[in-house]
Amino acid sequence: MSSVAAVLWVAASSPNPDPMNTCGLVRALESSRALSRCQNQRMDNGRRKKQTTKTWSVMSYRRRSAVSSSVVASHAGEIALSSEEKVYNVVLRQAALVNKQLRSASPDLLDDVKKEPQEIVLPGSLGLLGEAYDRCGEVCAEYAKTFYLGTLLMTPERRKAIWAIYVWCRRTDELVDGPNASHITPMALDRWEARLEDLFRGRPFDMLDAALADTVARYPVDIQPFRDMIEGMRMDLRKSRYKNFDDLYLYCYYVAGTVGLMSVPVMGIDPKSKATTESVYNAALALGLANQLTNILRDVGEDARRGRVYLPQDELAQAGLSDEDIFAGKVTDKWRNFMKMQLKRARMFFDEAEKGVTELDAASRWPVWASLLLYRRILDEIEANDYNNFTKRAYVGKAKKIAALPLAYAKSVLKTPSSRGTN
Ligand SMILES: CC(C)=CCC/C(C)=C/CC/C(C)=C/CC/C(C)=C/COP(=O)(O)OP(=O)(O)O
Repeated sequence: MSSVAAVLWVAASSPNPDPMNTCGLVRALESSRALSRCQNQRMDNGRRKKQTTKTWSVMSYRRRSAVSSSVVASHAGEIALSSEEKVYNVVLRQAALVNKQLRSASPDLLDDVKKEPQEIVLPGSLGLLGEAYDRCGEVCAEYAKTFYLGTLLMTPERRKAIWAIYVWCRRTDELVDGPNASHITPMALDRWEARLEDLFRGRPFDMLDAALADTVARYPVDIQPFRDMIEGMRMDLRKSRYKNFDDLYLYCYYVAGTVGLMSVPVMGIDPKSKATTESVYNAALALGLANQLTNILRDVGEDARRGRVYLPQDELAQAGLSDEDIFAGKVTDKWRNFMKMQLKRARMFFDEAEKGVTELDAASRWPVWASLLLYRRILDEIEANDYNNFTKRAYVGKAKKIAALPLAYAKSVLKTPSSRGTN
């Protein structure tokens, strides 16, 4: 998914102003959590309640400030939500769906199917559903080898479901990035969305859709992240500049954060986890955002050659840079300093994601750790290239990739929910 992007809150009153407002990134996570606290109080899941108290004893003052700073009143007097708050509402929707299922499932079901399969009208015979899943596996093996190998560690049910989600995301991305991308219109995306709505109602259009229809009937997967990914494709069609980080945050959520939200219902949360459901979903969101930001930082030159600049315009201006500097592609000290701040922010999202990997079902932890460590390394490679992301593509070599696997395995075994208490 090539076009498929808030962690340390710096209080407004900070005596050391951050040149980049140390990260709308930071503000985003904090404000999200403040929002979640209000909503948590209305929910009754025991696991979540326990966690909430603990988390909130640490930074409630900052969280309160974060919320008030990210809610903006429009001219009409309406309250305009920041991107992170809009996105957090989706996190809460998804977490609520999972909690609803958890309450209705018996403990021995927790590790398996969580939703009564609805009746699905197949565009072929029932036997074809198995073939459809196999085809999803083949597509996954062909286009995302490492990821595919990771899915082999999961239970057969979960892995099939992950393949079906992957294939839908890939097909969605191909609409704007594939061979027919130049012919794609907003209307075609509307039709794709209508198909999505149909498959969630148990009326798939083709067999690959049928595999996903079966998956979303079995697992507590919310439709909103899927709709939002299509919205990300619409955004890519109409926009090639992002005025600030809030703007970019929304784009990164649409095209990558959504993938995190779609995946966790299938990957599962460790039954021993004491973390709140939404904190795990928040971490999954953070991993999608971190991956997308990394993607953007790696591909600055390539995107510029397509006339695209994903970097926040206001941050470029603050660093004394402009689109022209990016098109010229010269690594200057201004550029290095700018990049240092961007890398710092992407790493903060990875840090946030790491807290959640520990809470995942045991079989899902290793592949997620592996992909997290490998993608995070791309940031180190950008540094190793002396920030030349104009003409050099930062990439993690085979040896380093292989070396990351045992490290990922060690993390997945040693960092377990019971080994770390609450997060
Ligand atoms: C952390 C927790 C709790 C769960 C994990 C939840 C997951 C699986 C999150 C990952 C989300 C994800 C994979 C987003 C896609 C992001 C992205 C930028 C993909 C880039 O794909 P390609 O463009 O194919 O990559 P390359 O260009 O590097 O080949």
